[in-house]
Amino acid sequence: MANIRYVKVADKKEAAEVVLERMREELAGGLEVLGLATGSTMEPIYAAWADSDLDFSDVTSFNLDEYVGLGPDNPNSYAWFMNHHLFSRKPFKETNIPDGKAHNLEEECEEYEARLRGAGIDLQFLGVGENGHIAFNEPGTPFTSITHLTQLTESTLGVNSQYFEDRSAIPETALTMGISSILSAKKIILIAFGEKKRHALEQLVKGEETAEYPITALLRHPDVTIITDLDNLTA
Ligand SMILES: N[C@@H]1[C@@H](O)[C@H](O)[C@@H](COP(=O)(O)O)O[C@@H]1O
Repeated sequence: MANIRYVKVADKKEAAEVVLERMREELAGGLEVLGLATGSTMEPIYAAWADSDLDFSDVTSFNLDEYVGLGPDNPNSYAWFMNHHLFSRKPFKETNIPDGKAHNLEEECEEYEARLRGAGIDLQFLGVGENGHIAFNEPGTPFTSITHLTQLTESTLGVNSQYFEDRSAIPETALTMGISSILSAKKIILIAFGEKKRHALEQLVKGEETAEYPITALLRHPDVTIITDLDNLTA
């Protein structure tokens, strides 16, 4: 898999250092459009950026996804997450997150896709779900999918509900970039920590594309870096 480079790190701290250096190079190389992810995986990464001298004031960002019905004032929204962990501490030229409170969600998806395609993402960050989802592209999502409204699976609702007051408070639908939207980025960095992510990463190592594991769509992309603390990943 010549297109995929694995970078093994000791821990989250080393991952944050590796990513910080990579961002420094990308910015020096003229990066203009950055694709951003949410989730606990990204917290140490954004903390390191926020504490650094990196300058994002000429950068436009696009986030992967948002829960339907949650706005930036809700601490469980991804808009709140981004403001809290990064945007309030590092000014960007422009930030984009799908609007989970849009009146017309289909129109919002179409407009979001048009905006991100028009801008062209230079580098996209990704996490991965335990079931192999990327953004909120759940198992079975076609690799040709663009930004769309999606129904979250029981597995994702179970894992992500830990951040909500109770299981009934988590929205069951979300807006997400599609797999094709993600693959349109020139470069991709996926970060995964901990044994819970081993099964998902091993699907990638197997080298076979299957819609059952959306992460395997990355096999189609020419420039992917995986940063992980997992070793001995077996096919
Ligand atoms: N929609 C997000 C994904 O984009 C993210 O990759 C995943 C992993 O989250 P964590 O980093 O907390 O493990 O969580 C959510 O489902």
